[in-house]
This record gives sequence, structure tokens and C-alpha cells, in this order.
Amino acid sequence: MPKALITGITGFAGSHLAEWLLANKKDMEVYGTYRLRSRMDHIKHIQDDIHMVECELKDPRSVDEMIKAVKPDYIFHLAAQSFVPTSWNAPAETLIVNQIGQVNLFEAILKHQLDCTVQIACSSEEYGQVYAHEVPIKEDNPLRPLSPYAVSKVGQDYLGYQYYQSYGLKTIRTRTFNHTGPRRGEAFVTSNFAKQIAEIEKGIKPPVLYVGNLQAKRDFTDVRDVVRAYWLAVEKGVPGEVYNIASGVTYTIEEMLNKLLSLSQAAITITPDPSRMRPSDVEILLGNYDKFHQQTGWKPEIPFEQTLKDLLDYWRARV
Ligand SMILES: C[C@H]1O[C@H](OP(=O)(O)OP(=O)(O)OC[C@H]2O[C@@H](n3cnc4c(=O)[nH]c(N)nc43)[C@H](O)[C@@H]2O)[C@@H](O)[C@@H](O)C1=O
Repeated sequence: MPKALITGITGFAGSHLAEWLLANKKDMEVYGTYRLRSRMDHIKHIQDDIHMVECELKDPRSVDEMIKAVKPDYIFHLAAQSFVPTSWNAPAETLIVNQIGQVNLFEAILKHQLDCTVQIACSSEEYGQVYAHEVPIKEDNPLRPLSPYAVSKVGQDYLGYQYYQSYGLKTIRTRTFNHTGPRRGEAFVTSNFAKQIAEIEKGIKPPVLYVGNLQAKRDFTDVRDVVRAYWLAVEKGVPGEVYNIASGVTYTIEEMLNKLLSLSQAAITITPDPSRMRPSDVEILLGNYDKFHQQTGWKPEIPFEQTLKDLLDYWRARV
């Protein structure tokens, strides 16, 4: 049976991808990496159907042993330090986890001479400073990263390109724009606002919702559409290539907040919280996904309103 390995299976996208593979690729064995301190709540419901392997990506020996034991046919490399604000507080850790972690993975694949396809979770943050005439953003747009996180993803992206060119490692780079849905980490804006609304509805917190920069524009895709794209990337994508995964629609964070508020009866006051502002924030992300659509037929299917409703209901069931 072919084997799919998901680094970061205990996380947001990783757990959705595991679910998608189990439901749609019945002939595939699903493996995932975890660290001793990983929280398992996102995968508890599927843990009998997946194989979990302990692995610290920062440690070459740990990665080597994991790759030798699993020998995957497909790797979805989703594990990362993925929160932009954390990357200003911990830039070195962000670079080590994201870039050195990926080098360790690549080197182990080469050492054990695996003929596997590797999807790399790159990011729209790599585009960073985007000018008005450059949207919707295509893959050949200049990369002008605006945070240590974004730089770490540029590094992952170019390492993917370089290992393909140098060694023929079958890497496929996906530059995914913002994505959300149930299980989104509560630090990220959609989830943070949805959780605050759910807490206000339950009377756990006063009716004041704290916000950062509401003028930023983001292109949101449902995580369930994104993980379907990750499978199509390894199935139909061209090794060495890079693809945008986006919805092709952009909203200000304020518009997104208003959509969430319209799903609630609660009377809520919006209050700026200066600690939520960033040293530099990407002003606009709006992706062109034509290249990926032409290669794989993928397009997003779940309307943003449905995604936000599912996210709010997720928090309503948890607070
Ligand atoms: C593609 C990319 O997508 C994500 O990165 P992100 O765009 O930084 O995501 P976020 O949800 O933290 O912020 C979105 C926007 O919302 C603004 N914003 C306003 N008020 C709050 C607020 O209260 N909290 C947060 N977190 N953001 C706020 C904030 O300033 C920013 O403009 C990651 O998955 C990343 O891994 C990735 O690759």
C-alpha cells in the first residue's frame, strides 16, 4: 500500500488532510509526525486509523530515523512555526524550525534514496509588499517578505526549488493564501474573533471584542478546500513547480469581522488593542490560482460565509 506522511498532522491543516486522505484515498496508509509536547485533540477521533511517529524536525537524527522507518511515497510537509507575530519574538527559532527542519527532511530523503513526492507548504506571506498594479498575484510576482516568518517561507520555497534542480527531488511548492475553518488556532484572526464572539454570547466575557489592524486585506480559502488541493498537488502537479492556492477574492479584516458579527445576535463593541498591531503588516493579499487550476482542475468550493459559520459553531461548542 502507498504511504502518505504528514509532518504536522496534529495541527490545523494536517488534521484536515489526514481526514481527507482517510475518506478519499482508501488504499493509502496515513502516517504523521508528532513531538512529545504535541496536543492530540485534533486527531483523537482518527487516531486508530493513522500511524503516529515521534519526530523532532530540528534534529537530523530524529528525522533520519523517522524517514528510514516510514519510507513514505508522498510527504506533505506542513509542520512549521506558522504564526507571523511569534516570528518577531522568536526569529531564530522560526528560521530553524521552518528552514533547517526542511533541510533535515530533504537530506534524510536523499540519504535513504526514496523516490517520493514532497509537497511543501509555502505561503502567500512570501509576496509581502505587494503593489496595487500587481494583484491578483501570480507565481512570478517578486517576493518581498515583511516578517521573519515570511523570510523563513521564502527559504523553504527556494530550498524546494534548489533540491529539485540539484538532485531531482520531486518537490511541489504550494503558496497557500490565508485559510481557515474549524480547528483554526485561536491566535489567528478569524478564529480569534470567532472565539471572542462565542465567549461574549455565553457571558464568559464582557461584550467587547479586541482587534488589531482591520484594514489589511486577505484572500481566505476553506481549509477543507486547501487540503484537497494538497492532494491534487502531489497527484497532478509538476515536480519543481510552484502553485498559488487561493480563492481569488479579498476582504478587509473589517469585512470579515462584520460577516462574523452578522452570524451572532450579541451586541458587541469593537475596541482596538495596540498589542495586536505588527511592526509591519502585509497590506493586501489577493491570489491568482489559474496555474494550479489549469494543472489540476482545482477550484475552491466552500463559500466563505459557510466557513465562518462552521468556525463560529466550532467555538460555540468549545467555550
Ligand atoms: C498565509 C499566511 O496566513 C496567516 O498569516 P496572517 O495573514 O498573518 O494571519 P492572521 O490571521 O494572524 O492575520 C491576518 C490579518 O489580520 C490582522 N489582524 C487584525 N486583528 C487581528 C487580531 O486580533 N489577531 C490576529 N492574529 N490578526 C489580526 C493581522 O494584522 C493580519 O493583517 C498564517 O496562516 C501564516 O502562516 C500564513 O502563511
